Amino acid sequence: MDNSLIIALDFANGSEVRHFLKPFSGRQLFVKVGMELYYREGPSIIHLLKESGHRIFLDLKLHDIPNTVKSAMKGLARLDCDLVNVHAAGGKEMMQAALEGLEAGTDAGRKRPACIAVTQLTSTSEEQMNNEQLIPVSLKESVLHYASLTKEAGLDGVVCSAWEAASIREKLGPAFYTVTPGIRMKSDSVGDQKRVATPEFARNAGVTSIVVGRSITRAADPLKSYQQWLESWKGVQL
Ligand SMILES: O=C(O)c1cc(=O)[nH]c(=O)n1[C@@H]1O[C@H](COP(=O)(O)O)[C@@H](O)[C@H]1O
Repeated sequence: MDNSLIIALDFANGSEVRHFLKPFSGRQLFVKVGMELYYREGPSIIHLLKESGHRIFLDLKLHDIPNTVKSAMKGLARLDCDLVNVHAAGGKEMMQAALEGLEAGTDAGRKRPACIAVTQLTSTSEEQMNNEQLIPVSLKESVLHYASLTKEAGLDGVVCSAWEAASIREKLGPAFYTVTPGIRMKSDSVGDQKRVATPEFARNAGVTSIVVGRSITRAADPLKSYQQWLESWKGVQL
């Protein structure tokens, strides 16, 4: 998990994924399968990626009543992914139920997938949070609150922006994962993200792993782009 660069495979279907992965043949990546791809392809896309030896973050951001989340996680555990997630806004009881489901669905002798919770989406600004969610505190306070709740529930870490990662690390310790999307090179377009940071900033903030989507998946040469991203993220020439 530590220092991973997770590629968000935000593609419409499996054949787009296969096309994207062709130049990466022989490399073992850490990839993220989100709603767009999973809702279209279902478990078969996970099997395909596992066959190639990739590590998988199944990003379905579960958020429902505890009983439903528990049952859903029990089913997802059978896919044997490395990492899954929920929304911390679902509450502590829901997060505990997610873990119970994961444990119940994991075969004896196997390690359950790590489970993290989304605090505030990186596409949310403080102004939106104050005015739309009616949360009258600073964005950092809200993220720290959700991170503490997540740790109390026994989960392994959070999804947050790189801007909050150092405070979370300081408060909850280095073993608690901070997985940060919204990462951009200075020249990249920000798109719908609000709390963006460069890979260098993320590294200096001590984040556990970064998630990078369009900057790599939409690049003219994705393999070259991935290598450049790895160098910036690791801070070394590879
Ligand atoms: O849980 C996530 O992965 C996630 C949480 C969050 O707060 N922000 C966020 O962007 N993501 C995901 O991270 C990826 C970011 O993609 P790019 O903006 O293209 O780099 C997308 O797949 C999002 O679904």
